[in-house]
Amino acid sequence: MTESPKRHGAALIWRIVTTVSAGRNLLVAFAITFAGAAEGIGIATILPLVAVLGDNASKANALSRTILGVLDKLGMPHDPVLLLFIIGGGLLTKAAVTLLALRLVGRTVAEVVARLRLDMIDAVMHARWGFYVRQPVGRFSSALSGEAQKAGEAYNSMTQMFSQSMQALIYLVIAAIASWQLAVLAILVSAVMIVSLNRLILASKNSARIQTNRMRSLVSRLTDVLVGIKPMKAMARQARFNALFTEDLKAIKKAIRRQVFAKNTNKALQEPILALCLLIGIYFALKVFAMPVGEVIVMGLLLTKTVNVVGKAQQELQTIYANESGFTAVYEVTDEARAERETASGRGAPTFDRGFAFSDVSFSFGAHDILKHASFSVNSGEIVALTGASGAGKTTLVDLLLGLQVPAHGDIRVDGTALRDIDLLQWRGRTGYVPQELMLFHDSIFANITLGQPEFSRDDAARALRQAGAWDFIARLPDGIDTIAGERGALLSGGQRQRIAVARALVHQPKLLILDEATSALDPQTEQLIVGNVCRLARETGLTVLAISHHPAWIDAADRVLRLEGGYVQERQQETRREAV
Ligand SMILES: Nc1ncnc2c1ncn2[C@@H]1O[C@H](COP(=O)(O)OP(=O)(O)OP(=O)(O)O)[C@@H](O)[C@H]1O
Repeated sequence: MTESPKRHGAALIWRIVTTVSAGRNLLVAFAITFAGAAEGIGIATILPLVAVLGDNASKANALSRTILGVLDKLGMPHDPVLLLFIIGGGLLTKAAVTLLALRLVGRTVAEVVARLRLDMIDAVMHARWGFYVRQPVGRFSSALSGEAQKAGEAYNSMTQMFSQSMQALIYLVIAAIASWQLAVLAILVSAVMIVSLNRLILASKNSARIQTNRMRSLVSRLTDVLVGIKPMKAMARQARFNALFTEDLKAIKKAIRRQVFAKNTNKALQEPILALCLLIGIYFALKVFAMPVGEVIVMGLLLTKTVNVVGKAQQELQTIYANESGFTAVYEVTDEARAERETASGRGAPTFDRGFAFSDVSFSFGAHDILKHASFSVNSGEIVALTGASGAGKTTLVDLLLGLQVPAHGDIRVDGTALRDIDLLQWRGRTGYVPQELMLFHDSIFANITLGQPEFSRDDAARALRQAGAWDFIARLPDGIDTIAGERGALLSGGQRQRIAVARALVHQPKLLILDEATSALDPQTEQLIVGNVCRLARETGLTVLAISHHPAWIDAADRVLRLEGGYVQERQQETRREAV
C-alpha cells in the first residue's frame, strides 16, 4: 500500500484553513478581530467612567488618561452618559459583528466539510483498481460520514480560538496601558492555567484517536459482515464477529468516558485557578500597592476577562485536538487514493474495428506468474471462449485488457494501438463487462441497468433485457422494470441477477462483451437461451464476445476456444474443445 505522507498538527490545520479561499478566511478573521476590538473599547471605557464619577486615583491611570484624551481630541465632553454609551455601544457592536461572523463561519464550516467529502470521493473514484482491492470498504464510509464532519468542527473551533486569542491580545494591550503589573499578572495567570491543564488536552487527543481508530475498525467490520451475512447466519458463525464488535465498543466507551472527563475537567478547573490568582492579585493590589478600590475592581475585571478568553481558547484547542484524528483519517484516505490515481491514459480513440492482441505479455502478482510472454489475438466480431483452471489468471487477463492492471512486459494492442496510447475511459466505454461476482444495487431494475445515466431510456433498458433473455420474467413482475432489486439484488434469484447484469453490460451497445462466468448460475436451458441471444446479437451487430466459461453452451457456440494454462494462452482446435472444458 502506498503510504500517505503523514502530516500532523499545524500542517493539517493549515490544510483545513486553506480549503476555503484566502478572502473568506480574511473576512472571518476581520469580523472576529473587529468584534473583539469593539468589546475591548467598551470594557476599557469603564475605567474613565469610574474616574469621571469622582475617583481621582482612577483619573491618574494611564488608560483613563488615554481614553479621556481621545475624547478631548474629538471635542467631546467627559460626560458619564457619553461614556456609558461608548461602553454599551462597544458591547452591542461586538454582539452584532459576532453574529455576522458566526453566520460566515457556519457557511465556511459547511463548505470545508463539503469540499473535503468531494475531494475524497473524487480521489477514491479515480484510483487504480489495485487500490480498492487492498481496502476494507468501510474505511471509506467512516471517513466520509463522521470523520469529514470533524474537519468542519475543527474549522469552527479554529475560528473560535482565533477569536479568543485576538480578544486576549486586545485585553492584554488595554491591561498594559492601564498598568504593566496587571499585564504581567494576566500573562502569568494565563501561563499557569495553560501549563497546568495541558495534560487534559493531550488526554483528549489520545481518547479521540482511539475512538476514531476503533470506530473505523467497527464500521469496516460491520460493512464486511453485512455484505456476507447470509452464510454466517446460515452456519451460525457470527459469534466471533460479535466478540470483535463488543471489544471495539468497549474501547470506544472507555475513550468517550475519558474524553468527556478531560473536557469537563479542563472547563471546571479553569475557574478555581483564575479565582485563586485573582484573590492573590487583589490582596497584593489592596495591601501591598495600596491601590484604590475602584481601580482594583476595573483591573480585576480586565484580568478576569483576559484569563477567561485564554481559557476558552484552550478549550477550543482541546476540541481541535479531539477532532484531529478524524480529519487526519479523511486526509489519509484522500492522499492515498490520489497517490494511486489512474495515470493519464493516451488519446487514441479505439473504434474496435479490428480487434485486440496480446504480444509477449508477462504479468505476475509478486512471485506468482499469471502470464509468461503470452501472445494471442482476438478479431473484431469473433465469439471467443476462454477456459483455464481456477486461479489460472483468466480474470486477471481481462483486467489487463481493460487497463485495470498493467503488464510488466509486452504489449496489449487494440486496433493495433498500444493500450498505453489509448484513452482508457473511451476504451472501457466500448466494453460491456459482467464480472464473476456481480453486484446489484438496492434500486430499481431500470436503475440497475442504466446505472442512473440519463442518456438511457426505458426502451434501451427493455432492449438490453430482451437481449439478455430477462424480459419474460421482468414483464411478469408486478412493478416490471421498476421492481426494486433489494440489497445487493437479494430479492431476485441468482439467475435473474445474472441476466440483469448481462442487460447492464449491453444497454450501451458495446463493441466488446466480456462475460466472466456470467451465465454459470443459470440452468442449462436458460444459459443456452442467453448464449443463443448473445451470439445472434454478435452475428447481427458485429459484437465481439469474450466469454470466460467452462460450460458446453459457450464452448460449442464459440468461434474459437482459448485456454490459459501455466501463464500461456493456447488455441484449442474444434475437435479438442471438449477436452478443454
Ligand atoms: N489483486 C491481487 N493480488 C494478488 N494476487 C491476486 C490478485 N488478484 C488475483 N490474484 C491471484 O492471481 C491468481 C489468478 O486469479 P484470477 O482471478 O485471475 O484467476 P481465474 O483464472 O479467474 O480464477 P477463477 O476461475 O477461479 O475465477 C489467483 O491465484 C489469485 O489468488
